[in-house]
Amino acid sequence: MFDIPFLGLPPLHSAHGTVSLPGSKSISNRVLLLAALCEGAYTTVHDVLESDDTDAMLGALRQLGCSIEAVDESGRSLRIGGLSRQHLPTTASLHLGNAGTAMRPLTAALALLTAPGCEYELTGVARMQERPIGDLVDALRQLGCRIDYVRNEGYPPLRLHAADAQALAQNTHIRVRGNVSSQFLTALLLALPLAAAERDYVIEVEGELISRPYIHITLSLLERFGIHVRNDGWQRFTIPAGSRYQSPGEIHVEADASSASYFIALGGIASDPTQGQRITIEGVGADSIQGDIRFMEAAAQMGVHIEAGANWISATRGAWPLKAIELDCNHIPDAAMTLAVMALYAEGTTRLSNIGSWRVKETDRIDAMQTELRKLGATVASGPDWIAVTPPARLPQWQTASIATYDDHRMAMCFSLAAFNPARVPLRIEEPRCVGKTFPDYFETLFAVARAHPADIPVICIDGPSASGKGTLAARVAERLGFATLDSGALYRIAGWAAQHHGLDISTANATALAQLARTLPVAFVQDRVFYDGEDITLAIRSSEGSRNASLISAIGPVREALLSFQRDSARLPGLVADGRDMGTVVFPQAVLKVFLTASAEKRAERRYKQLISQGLAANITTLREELETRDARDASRSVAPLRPADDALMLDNSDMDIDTATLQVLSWWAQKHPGFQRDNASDSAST
Ligand SMILES: O=C(O)C1=C[C@@H](OP(=O)(O)O)[C@@H](O)[C@H](O)C1
Ligand SMILES: C=C(OP(=O)(O)O)C(=O)O
Repeated sequence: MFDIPFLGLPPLHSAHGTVSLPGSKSISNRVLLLAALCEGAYTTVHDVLESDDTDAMLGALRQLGCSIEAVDESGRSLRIGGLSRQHLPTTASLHLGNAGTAMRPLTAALALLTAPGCEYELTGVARMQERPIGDLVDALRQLGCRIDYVRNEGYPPLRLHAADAQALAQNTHIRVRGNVSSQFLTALLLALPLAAAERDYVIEVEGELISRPYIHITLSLLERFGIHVRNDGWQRFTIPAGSRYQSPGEIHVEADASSASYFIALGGIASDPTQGQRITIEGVGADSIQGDIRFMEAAAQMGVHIEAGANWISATRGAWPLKAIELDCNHIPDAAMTLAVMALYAEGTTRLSNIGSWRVKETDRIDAMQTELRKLGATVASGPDWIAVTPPARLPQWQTASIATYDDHRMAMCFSLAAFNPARVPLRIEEPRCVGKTFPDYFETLFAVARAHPADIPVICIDGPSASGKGTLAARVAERLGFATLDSGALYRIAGWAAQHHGLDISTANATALAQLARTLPVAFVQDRVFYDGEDITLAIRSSEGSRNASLISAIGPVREALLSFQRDSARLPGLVADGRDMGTVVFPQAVLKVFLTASAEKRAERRYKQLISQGLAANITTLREELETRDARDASRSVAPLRPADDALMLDNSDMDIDTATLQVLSWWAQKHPGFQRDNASDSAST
């Protein structure tokens, strides 16, 4: 997950490959709760989503005394023990983040489960406290449930007390409004089987029922747990007397159909079938119980070529540009946001209607979408429950933009699709961590299938002498930008170690054999460890001998040539920070930012000394300083790729600078290379 202030997206040009998507949020949270409501039984849930929303549900269930165990190391199969009514805690304060699928169903279930003398408080993030829940509370009060608003009437936080048992036995017919959120009806349907042992309960929907396919998910899953609800025209639902939760034993969660929408759109925008390209999505398909699967129809209407099997979908470009559409999106409220961004690639105006619920979700999505699409140069109009999007008329009208995400995962995910814009302007997605709500590895998944022209992948080079701190600085800068790192020095150390390992003398006489060895290094980088043919050589290559061998082998031209393509291939989305001695001069001469990092020999010897000691290796500071000076002289005077700053490198002497200051300096130089964004990195960096 990219937990950074912003993520830069360079222009992307194509996408193809296969993605396997995480589990459905709507199914995961329903199934977790249903499993918890199966008193005295265990349910194993496979492929459960791991995200902020499911963490909210799991955290609450644990607080209520539910036993939850990972079945294997993947962590995606959980064994849930049903809650025991007798052993619920007397009090609990449940923090449910911004998960509607936790807040609403748990409110209803606990309103019925709270025993006399017990009290539970349910709350969430600031935005959750602005998301309405009054219609659900009103419906539960009709049953005799006792619920207080802690702060504002109609909104969480809520305080729940034991229901009036007599009223609950008598008031078996209730009404709920369906036009603000279908989650209120879902919550009642999931909770009422707890009361329906002896009598029918009837829920009547008042007015329009929005987001109806989500009720279909609820009813399908209730069936799996032994509850057969009678559905009369989606207006009246009867939970029959004698209903009792029964665990199915095991249950699988499908991949998330709303998450699939980004990759269906991606195929339609960026996979060229004439080049044999397509995006294939695994884990969800035509047989899905999720309503958002019908996004396929909307995307096809816009011209995306889609094929689907029971459990897979594939998408490629069909019509291009896409076709503008007018669509009532009430049935696909979440995936409809993806259509609004696809509209940027359509000819004409796309109008999405009947999406009033957007205004009470993670943010006011109609306003947010309008503001951010306009930043890119689109013409956008909107009303209480609709939005109309017309793309920039001509290439020069596309604007580079820093997209605010309003702590809304879907804003971050759907706007990433704008990086394929024909004007090839880069974008920035602010606070990309918000995708954690339902798809923590969204950007990693996108980058695994999206391609940029190599010249568009941003590279920052940090060159400098031994022990100048370039590795640490590169790692810090990379962490802040979400970039990959290339420690080119390590490659020479590995090659030097390999030469010794294979009994090859490190001299020009062996240049051909050494280059051949360097070309086929069986090396693997696993977190911060280095493995050679399965052997952990992390410490060995960092020893003084390792440094000496690295310096010797790096002076051999054919070895440098052999390692060149390995280094260039390390450039990957969303960018790379490469440190070494010739990153800016030889390997990435086109890099956007080149930094030449120096520090006095004294300071460097001191740092190397501390590093070795902390790794438990023997060291002598005077010898280290002499070695560094000898190495500097050899590196600077060697005939191939001598150590020197690139002509366009910025000099940074960090002798008397701490790592935070050096990092901020590099980030601020980076920001200066990207004018046009409304926020700058330096202030972002300083603020966190
Ligand atoms: O029941 C569910 O799982 C959901 C219902 C929908 O909400 P509304 O019914 O509020 O539209 C949807 O937007 C949400 O992401 C998940
Ligand atoms: C509206 C959404 O979430 P929630 O389940 O919190 O309502 C969503 O995921 O788009």
